[in-house]
Amino acid sequence: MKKIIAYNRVEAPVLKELQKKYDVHFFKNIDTGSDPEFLKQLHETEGIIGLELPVDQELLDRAPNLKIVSNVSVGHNNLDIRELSKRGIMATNTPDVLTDTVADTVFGLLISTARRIPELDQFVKNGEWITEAVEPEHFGTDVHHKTLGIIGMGRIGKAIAKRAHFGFDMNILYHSRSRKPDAEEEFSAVYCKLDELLKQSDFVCLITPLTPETEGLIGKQEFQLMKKSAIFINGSRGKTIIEQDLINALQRGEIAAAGLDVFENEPVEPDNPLLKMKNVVTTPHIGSSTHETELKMSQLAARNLDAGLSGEKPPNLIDESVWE
Ligand SMILES: NC(=O)C1=CN([C@@H]2O[C@H](COP(=O)(O)OP(=O)(O)OC[C@H]3O[C@@H](n4cnc5c(N)ncnc54)[C@H](OP(=O)(O)O)[C@@H]3O)[C@@H](O)[C@H]2O)C=CC1
Ligand SMILES: O=CC(=O)O
Repeated sequence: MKKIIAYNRVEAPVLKELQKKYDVHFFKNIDTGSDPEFLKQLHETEGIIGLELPVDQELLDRAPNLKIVSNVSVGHNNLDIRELSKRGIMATNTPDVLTDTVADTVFGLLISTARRIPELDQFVKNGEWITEAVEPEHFGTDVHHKTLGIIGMGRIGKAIAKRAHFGFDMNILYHSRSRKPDAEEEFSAVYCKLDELLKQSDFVCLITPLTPETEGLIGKQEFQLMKKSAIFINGSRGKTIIEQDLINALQRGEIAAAGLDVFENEPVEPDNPLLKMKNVVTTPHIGSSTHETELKMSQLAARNLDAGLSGEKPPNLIDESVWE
């Protein structure tokens, strides 16, 4: 039986299937640089399946038999793709199956932040709702018919645009590396340079991958370009923004509010100032975390792993050149 490592998250029914075919070693919440059992298994493993395992040169040096790393996520900033490909090791991810779920989460954050739903939920539950009509200090801001700027008009960006256009009559601006004629046609989305998008949008939604180019893409200067009434939503990765600059922008009133699913450090530190702000709505990196979608992601990741370990081309190879 081939040995594989399952890391952090593989849904139970999928793990059970994998156990019928492979000698599976499951690890969760360990220090992958020092855990002796992990390092022992790593030396013999042919495949890794899981969530957010940092795969770098050091780990690869300890995994001489590795053939494939199958991420249970679409983002693959945890993988050193160049180094994997250099060594002829395949890497795969799970696009598409999570797109609608992540778009729902991002849109949920957007509405929750604009209409202050978590804050007012606490207001009701704390017994503070004592006059029939709430005061203007508890009013929110409209979502419908406003301008939404999407940075990263990829699969998820387009699913967000679809919701905004058809559900909320929003005007869509977008910024990507390349123009997207399909989004322009279907959602009347308008391509913008980043600065222009930041200046014109009521809601700015960041949904790019984390890459060397997007790391710190949104910082002090970008927050200052946004409207004072702007609401910033981050569904991408914590490091695509400079988090301290977001804290400063919120503290100085340079933007109105933020909805965040991702943080510079995860889990976020309990003393992070963002957690004390009423105008910040947070979720714990749950973009794709529904029972249905997590299962589909695990199933797709298992298909990728199976293909890679049986000499077939995996359906979601990140760097196709490794196959040539
Ligand atoms: N919060 C969560 O739980 C989740 C977060 N995510 C995050 O969302 C990301 C996007 O996923 P998905 O939509 O499937 O990916 P796609 O590859 O389909 O889309 C990514 C988009 O980002 C754009 N982009 C890349 N680099 C830049 C750049 N330097 N400047 C501007 N735009 C850029 C791409 O532009 P172009 O097409 O022109 O190259 C593309 O439009 C994931 O990589 C992950 O980090 C995903 C799932 C869940
Ligand atoms: O953050 C989740 C992902 O799939 O990427």
